[in-house]
Amino acid sequence: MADTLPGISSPRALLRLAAMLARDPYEGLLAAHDAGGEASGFGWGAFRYALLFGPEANAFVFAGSADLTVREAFDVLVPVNGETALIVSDGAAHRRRRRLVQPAFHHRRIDSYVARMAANADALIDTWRPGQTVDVYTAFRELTRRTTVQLLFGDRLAADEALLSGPLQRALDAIDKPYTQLVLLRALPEVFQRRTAAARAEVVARISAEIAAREEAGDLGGDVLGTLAAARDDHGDGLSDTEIRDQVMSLMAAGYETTSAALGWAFHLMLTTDGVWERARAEVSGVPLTPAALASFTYLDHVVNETLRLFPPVVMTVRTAARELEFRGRRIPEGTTLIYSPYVTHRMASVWPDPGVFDPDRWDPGAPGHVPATPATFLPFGGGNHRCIGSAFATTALKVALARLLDRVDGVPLPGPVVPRSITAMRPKDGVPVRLAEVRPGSASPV
Ligand code: HEM
Repeated sequence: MADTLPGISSPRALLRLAAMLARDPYEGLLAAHDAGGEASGFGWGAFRYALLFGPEANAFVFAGSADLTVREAFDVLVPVNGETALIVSDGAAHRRRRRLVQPAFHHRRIDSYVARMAANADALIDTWRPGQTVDVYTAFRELTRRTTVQLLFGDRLAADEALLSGPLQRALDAIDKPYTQLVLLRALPEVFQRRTAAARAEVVARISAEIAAREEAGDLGGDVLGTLAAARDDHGDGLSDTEIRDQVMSLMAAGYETTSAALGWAFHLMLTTDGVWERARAEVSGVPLTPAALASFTYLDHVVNETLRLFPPVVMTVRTAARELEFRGRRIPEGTTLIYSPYVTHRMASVWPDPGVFDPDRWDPGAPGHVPATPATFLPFGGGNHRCIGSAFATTALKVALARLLDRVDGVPLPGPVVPRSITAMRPKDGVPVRLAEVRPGSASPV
């Protein structure tokens, strides 16, 4: 029988790794890769972990959908996302739900969001004045939350600012914690879950009321909520009420912190890397924002890809081995929690030359030394059967927001480091404060 993965076996070394991951998860993961290579293991029994890093490991995870499950691995998300959310569903139930949710993210539908996304960004920029200091990340985070809810679930829910900044944010914050902390909190049901359950219950009640109001009006609506409510499988069966509510909760949980995090990093990197802001601005300046125009902004595409490479909001993610597996001739026992990491892959020098450098030109197929990305080398949206269902929505939202900022604003970053926090949505810890040098009038809404 093959040996298990080589790894850390002494309790002291294990404690050192745990402390390092708790102190600085990003450096901790990179150090775990330096120390253990592309496949290592640690822990015992029910707490056995495998760290799988790099393209070969990613391809192994993405191909193994039947043998790698999410329900147990993501148990910590259930109090907010619900039992039937895609990210905690396996097997046939996952396939069925995913087929029913997929049409809601069809590219034609996403194209129809561009004008609203741009108008919302313009309305925010309209409130800014030259000379003012603005934390662009935080301002756009709130805007992204409202816009996401508006486009996916309608104006009525989006207008309820008390719901968005109150119970919805409390529910989302409850799962925005280090994985180890979530596992510990999940073991304390009374303490952790009462507050979270109350917050989720409030949001779910509002979603139910929204669906009931639409049913009474005889129009389910053309947004994602309406599409989910109207969806039918080959047998004519739709999503149950519980399934609809869980999808709504989990789309909000998965969607807006990740997207606004990427926006914050992109804005910061563009302003602080010589020449990038000017080149991107030259591309978008004065061009009316249509879906076709967005698709033609290739330099902006490179900026977005490079941002998602260097700062992938989902730093690492997990699966459970549903049976004994073998990787590179080593045994992975059934029940092992597998950890794979977009962040580590994106910063491996063997995969990406000068991995720490923000260089949008590395995405230009005509550039010398261009290394084409593959699903196993560039994975900000994961891969395999659980690949992000909202990736096109997210990249469209990012490009629209950046295009409006480029067209209308010039800023000078305030001095001081911009450091990350969180591994489920890695974002600038203290925001991205800038002093606005110029705020130009928007074409639709002059300042
Ligand atoms: C830049 C923004 C985003 C990033 C970096 C991101 C990243 C990811 C990643 C890495 C996964 C896979 C997790 C895993 O396999 O364990 C995922 C799954 C998912 N994402 Fe996103 N996401 C983003 C935006 C969105 C948006 C806007 C939505 C919806 C509005 C969304 C909805 C989902 C859902 C529902 C899943 C689970 C899919 C399934 O299990 O079948 N995400 N996302």
